[in-house]
Amino acid sequence: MLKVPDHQVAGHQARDGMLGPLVDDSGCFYKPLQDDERGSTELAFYTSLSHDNRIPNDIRQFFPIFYGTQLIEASNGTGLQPHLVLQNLMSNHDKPSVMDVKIGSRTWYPQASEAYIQKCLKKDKETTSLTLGFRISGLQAYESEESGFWKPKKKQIQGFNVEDVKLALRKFVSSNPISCEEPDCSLAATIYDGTDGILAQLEKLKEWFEDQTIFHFYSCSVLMIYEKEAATAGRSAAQIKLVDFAHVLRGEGVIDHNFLGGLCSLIKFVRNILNNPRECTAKDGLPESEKK
Ligand SMILES: O=P(O)(O)O[C@@H]1[C@@H](OP(=O)(O)O)[C@H](OP(=O)(O)O)[C@H](O)[C@H](OP(=O)(O)O)[C@H]1OP(=O)(O)O
Ligand SMILES: Nc1ncnc2c1ncn2[C@@H]1O[C@H](COP(=O)(O)OP(=O)(O)O)[C@@H](O)[C@H]1O
Repeated sequence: MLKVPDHQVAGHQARDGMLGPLVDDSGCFYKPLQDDERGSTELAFYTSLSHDNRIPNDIRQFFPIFYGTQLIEASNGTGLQPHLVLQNLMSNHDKPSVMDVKIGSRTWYPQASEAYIQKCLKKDKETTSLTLGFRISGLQAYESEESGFWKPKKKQIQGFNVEDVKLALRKFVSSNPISCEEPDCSLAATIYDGTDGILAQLEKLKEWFEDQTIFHFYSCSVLMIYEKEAATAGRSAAQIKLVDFAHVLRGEGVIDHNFLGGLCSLIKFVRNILNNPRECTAKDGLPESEKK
């Protein structure tokens, strides 16, 4: 039985008759193959990833498992359509906290059409992509049974400035993300730190990007995922995964500076939280009336 995913935080969504991903009960995530270059690019990427023995196993684990393609009933009622069959990264989660961070100061590439470049450039300038080398595309952070998730609206996230991004990265690992103006970062050590923590995983990915010249990942996201209950009990099991390969190009022997730069910047922000878990953001210093 196919259904709309419960914990999708960004991207095209299968709501209101729109085309978007679906999930089943057996742990698969069905992403519609977009019927333009984006679909063929993403399929080509997953296919070459499966066959390319230059990609080390400890890097492969950062990508969802790819099970091929399948014709399934599309969410927008257009009948059987080809979908990528991917590992559902949320299938072993109950109340996952998830953040989608789109990496790179530049989400466009020179070969794209002028109209597409202008559209991307506008978004890159209006968000933190250009200034920080990454932007938050979507997020949810679980607070409690009573209050549920902190899940800001897409419009609000699109308006995040540098301080908002800092605050969101802190709230993401706080016990009280909904209500707090001053996040306690109580889960920062468990989620971000440690040998299996998010920082260590980002560092491992960075090491690969310092060398790999196989692919250039434009507009690709790092997903950060953890389960609060496990984290509160001291079992981190935080994961990072890469998603969205609709704009991956061949690297042609050149380092992906755009992705690498964004990754370094994200690492710096995460490390800064670990070094200063109680640091106030600029907003915290403002009177209540000026915080909005
Ligand atoms: O169509 P839009 O304007 O909603 O843009 C999509 C993005 O939405 P947003 O930047 O949040 O507005 C959307 O971004 P998110 O995944 O929501 O961060 C994707 O980048 C999507 O790209 P593609 O399907 O990978 O090509 C983007 O689609 P394209 O720009 O490729 O059409
Ligand atoms: N394999 C997956 N398993 C579970 N959720 C996923 C998976 N891939 C993507 N998602 C969810 O869908 C969102 C959008 O994915 P993405 O591939 O970027 O789609 P789009 O191309 O529409 O932007 C992600 O932010 C995440 O919440």
